[in-house]
Amino acid sequence: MGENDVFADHIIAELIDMGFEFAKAIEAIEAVGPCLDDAVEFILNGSSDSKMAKNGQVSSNFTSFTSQKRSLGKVVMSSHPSNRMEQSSISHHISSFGRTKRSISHSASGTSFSGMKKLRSSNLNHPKVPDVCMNSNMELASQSFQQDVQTHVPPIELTELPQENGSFRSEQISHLCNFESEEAELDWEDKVSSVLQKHFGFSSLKGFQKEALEAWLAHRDCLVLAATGSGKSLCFQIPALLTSKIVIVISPLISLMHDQCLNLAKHRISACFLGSGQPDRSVQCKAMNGVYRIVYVCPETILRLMEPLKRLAENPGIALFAIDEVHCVSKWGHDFRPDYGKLSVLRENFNTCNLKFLKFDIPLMALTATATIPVRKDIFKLLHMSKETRIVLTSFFRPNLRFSVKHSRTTASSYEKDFHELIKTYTMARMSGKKGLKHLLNDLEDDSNSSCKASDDGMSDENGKLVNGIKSLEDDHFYEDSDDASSANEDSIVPPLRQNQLTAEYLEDDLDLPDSVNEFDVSCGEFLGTYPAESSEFCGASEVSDLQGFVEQGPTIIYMPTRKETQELAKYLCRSGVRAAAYHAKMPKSHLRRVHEDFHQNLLEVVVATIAFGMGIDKSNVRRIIHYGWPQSLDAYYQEVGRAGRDGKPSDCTLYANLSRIPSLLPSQRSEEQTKQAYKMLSNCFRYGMNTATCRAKVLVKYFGEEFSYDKCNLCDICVTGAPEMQNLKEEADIFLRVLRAECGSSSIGTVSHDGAIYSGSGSRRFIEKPNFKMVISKIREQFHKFAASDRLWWQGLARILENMGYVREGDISPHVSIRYPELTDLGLRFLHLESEKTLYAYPEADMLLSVQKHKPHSSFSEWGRGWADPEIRRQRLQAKKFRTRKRKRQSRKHNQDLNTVRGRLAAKLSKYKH
Ligand SMILES: Nc1ncnc2c1ncn2[C@@H]1O[C@H](COP(=O)(O)OP(=O)(O)OP(=O)(O)O)[C@@H](O)[C@H]1O
Ligand SMILES: [Mg+2]
Repeated sequence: MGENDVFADHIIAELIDMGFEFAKAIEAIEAVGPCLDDAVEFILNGSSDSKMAKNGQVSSNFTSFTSQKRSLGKVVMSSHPSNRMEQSSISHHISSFGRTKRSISHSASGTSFSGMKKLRSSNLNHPKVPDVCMNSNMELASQSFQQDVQTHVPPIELTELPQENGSFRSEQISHLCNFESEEAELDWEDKVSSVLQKHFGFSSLKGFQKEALEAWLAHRDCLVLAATGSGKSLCFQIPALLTSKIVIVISPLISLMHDQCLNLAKHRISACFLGSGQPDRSVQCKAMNGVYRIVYVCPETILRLMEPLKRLAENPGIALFAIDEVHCVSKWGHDFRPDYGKLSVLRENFNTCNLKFLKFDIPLMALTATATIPVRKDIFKLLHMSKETRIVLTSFFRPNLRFSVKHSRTTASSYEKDFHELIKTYTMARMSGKKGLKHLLNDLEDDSNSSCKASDDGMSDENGKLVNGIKSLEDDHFYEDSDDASSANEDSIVPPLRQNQLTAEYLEDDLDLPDSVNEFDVSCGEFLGTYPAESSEFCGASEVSDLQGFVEQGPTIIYMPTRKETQELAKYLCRSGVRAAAYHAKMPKSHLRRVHEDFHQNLLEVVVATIAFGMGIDKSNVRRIIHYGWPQSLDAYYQEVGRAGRDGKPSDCTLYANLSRIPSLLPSQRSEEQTKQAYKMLSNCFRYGMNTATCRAKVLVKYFGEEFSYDKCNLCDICVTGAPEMQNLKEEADIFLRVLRAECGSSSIGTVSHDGAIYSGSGSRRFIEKPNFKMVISKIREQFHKFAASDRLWWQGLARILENMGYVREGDISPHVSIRYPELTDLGLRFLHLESEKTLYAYPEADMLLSVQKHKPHSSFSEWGRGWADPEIRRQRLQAKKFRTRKRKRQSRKHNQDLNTVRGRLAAKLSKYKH
């Protein structure tokens, strides 16, 4: 069979899949050749007796599109009559869809559901599976939460479904979905299996995906809380393939929508995205007429599309509203987007009361990997989710991620030390020659085989057919960073680096704040199920994995706090021979699209980004996530590290942070309440970095309310190197608490006001100087000779330990990352009074260890350090330093010059003799 025949067969299959008759498909292919678009157009325009026309199903809106190129015509296969009719149940829709298809096409051959079918028949006589599946480890939805959300029956289910191959609770499904007959049910099961195999190449759904689908089948709202990379997208993508209805996905970032559309294109699923700004009306119009199976919309846009969406809900129907990255709804989340807060309009508008033609409220499916309990409460409240909302919850634990924290000044001066290994990894891989490259090519082939099944069966279009903003990428070029690029790659076996634009124009030192969806200049794009082949240019070799322990070669994302730093580091890496590019919201849009695409196609080794690059991005082989500087929250951190190891292979997540500095909040517009929350989040992050004794994965999942079911992850730096030795800190704790008591007494004395003063509790408003942390340490140094030169960093760690034990607390009403105004608690007082309390063993925190490493655990930044606070001393020291540096340079220049002359060489020889 020739290549063309295979291709034609696939086009025919695609046409049948779209609902066209076999004979029509053949006729069209014979007439226009194996081109899907032309064939669709031929059937729709060139033939008077098309299935659609015969059934009288052409909506007036749709007719206007039939002449437009690339209309998939999916809408025409809707079984709805054109006049108003009641929306059928989803299961009816699926079963009729399945039957139509089977009669004209091959029958679905899903094998993974055979076990499920067996289970179904055995389950039929069993009592109904309880609706509430609460795992003891998962009591994260506190009692109050349950009461808040679910005052009526049935209660919220908290379900942990870690098993991959579990079966559906079929009897429940049949009950929920009112399947007409066993046959209809089989249709549904077959259909899921077939769709999964055909479009994604997966053999089975994950447990939580099945749970989410069950909820959708039962027309119930659903909140899916599952780890990053677990496959949440499939929960809302499958419904689009099971019915002829459309799935609307609300997504916060255009880069994310773009990423998802590209992935869907790989899987031959038509999709489009509609951003804010001035969208391309033709894509929007087509989307609102049901041309794409999945429509991604940013929250701003959906608010103005209410009326078209209502029409879409009527015909061909909306299967589901999916709200991805739903933590953006909550102002307690790390990525709050005000427009997400207005999405309650979905529940308010798309229900049976409002839209008479609906038989069921259109289900909402809200999904996130990073929602703490307060955030979940907010999601329910703000989206007006139904009281019968089902919660599908999986563990947040990512067992293949290896977390570690390293101390670094995180400035340009530390690049060499910190990125030396990374640079070696990539450059040595390239040096190691073609063997390594070949190895990687094989890896890439495997990767594209598994993820892009289309290429297996000849359906992939090598040239790609991405349109609008996507194809125009071809016209954009990276800027060559002149000297650096060429010199770095002279000897390299790979083509010259394409470097990021590094002009002064973009070197402002500002931040990317998560309040914009417009980091791409395209406002919308359509993806008709084709995708360009991945490049094999990614240079590197898996042999290099030896250098790094077990972590394989693969791309890296480095997160930097500021835009300027992303460019500095990208430039440094490029100079060192690494294929790196910077990514932040203020870079030229063409550059951003290019970086995004090149990263996906393995043309880039490292992307140095701000938070603008991250959320939801799905690239399977990212092997390293490096945070260079404190993240602003553990939520953001977990979201960003979630880009690593999505193929399940071990991957490194390293946080480089200056452990001797208390991190500060990056500037942003925040209300007072939000500032408090932001400090709290930053403080949690700081504590994560300071922790030296508890498994890092455990800390992280606990943060999201999950009881870690394992003792430890056995991968993180703490699990591998072990906790430091415990120390008896009784003496120091005693001193600290005593000085504190002497300074202001216990908390019963009074309260700290905004201005930092303490007013006595007697009501006399007696002013007492507020004892701040620094003051306490000075007193200790003054009063206890032994601690005269003690290090503030060390005491800072101790204060945190005492705070964790409940002996001190923050006495200021303003929030702080580290305790600033320590206040003695009753527990602390009791500790002081208890003579019998002979020991206080604790693990020293990271800052305490750092201070010990510097050999001045009790020596402070001391007198020398204190000198820096004095501007005059600082000026003198800087001047002296400058002088020393200049002198060194002069000497070395002189020395070099000398050796270039006869006189110089003689002088050098003479000086040797002299010595
Ligand atoms: N049933 C499945 N079997 C095998 N792989 C799957 C399955 N479902 C999804 N995947 C794969 O998991 C990867 C991650 O999926 P997805 O992007 O949906 O994750 P996510 O949960 O949305 O993560 P994030 O929270 O980071 O957005 C995808 O590459 C997808 O191909
Ligand atoms: Mg996702």
